[in-house]
Amino acid sequence: MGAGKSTIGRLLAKELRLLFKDSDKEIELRTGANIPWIFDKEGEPGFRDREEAMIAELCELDGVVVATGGGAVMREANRQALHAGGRVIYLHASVEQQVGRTARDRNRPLLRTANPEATLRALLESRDPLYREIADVVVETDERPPRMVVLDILERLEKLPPR
Ligand SMILES: Nc1ncnc2c1ncn2[C@@H]1O[C@H](COP(=O)(O)OP(=O)(O)OP(=O)(O)O)[C@@H](O)[C@H]1O
Ligand SMILES: O=C(O)C1=C[C@@H](O)[C@@H](O)[C@H](O)C1
Ligand SMILES: [Mg+2]
Repeated sequence: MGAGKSTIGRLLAKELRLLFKDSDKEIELRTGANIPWIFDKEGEPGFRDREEAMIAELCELDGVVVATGGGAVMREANRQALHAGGRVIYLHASVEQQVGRTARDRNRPLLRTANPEATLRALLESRDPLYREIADVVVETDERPPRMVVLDILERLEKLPPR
């Protein structure tokens, strides 16, 4: 959360002249409900089922940059769909930066805890190895504006061997 998937995904798609799809946003459009509401009504498992179905659908598209939600990597089906469907970019951010970037946003139900920093730290610990497992490129986002992160991604993508 707050690593910049939605922000950087959109900029990257523009640079590559590709379509951009954000799985969180697509779920909201499809259901007509926002993510906190879905968490309230269906619990996290309900949201995760919707997310898995959405990611499978988005990974079928050609010529698209997909931004996932931060927890998508926890499901094996999502890891497989993302890895098989295209290049995977892991945007890394330190917990300190994540705290700053998510502080003013009320749209992340998992951060409605007494100590969001501890929550982010625990989530990063469990997710980081999984992100690294499927990533073709790992990009640092700390202390770098989104445009610089995008340039880095473009350079790194060019250097990857063809699939
Ligand atoms: N490299 C960056 N430097 C500074 N601020 C950034 C950077 N990337 C994103 N931000 C800011 O951090 C906030 C969170 O970014 P964003 O919503 O893109 O994260 P996300 O990874 O999509 O989060 P989530 O997992 O919750 O969907 C936004 O206000 C965005 O403008
Ligand atoms: O990190 C997470 O688990 C989440 C991140 C957001 O993108 C949303 O998908 C939702 O708030 C859950
Ligand atoms: Mg996002």
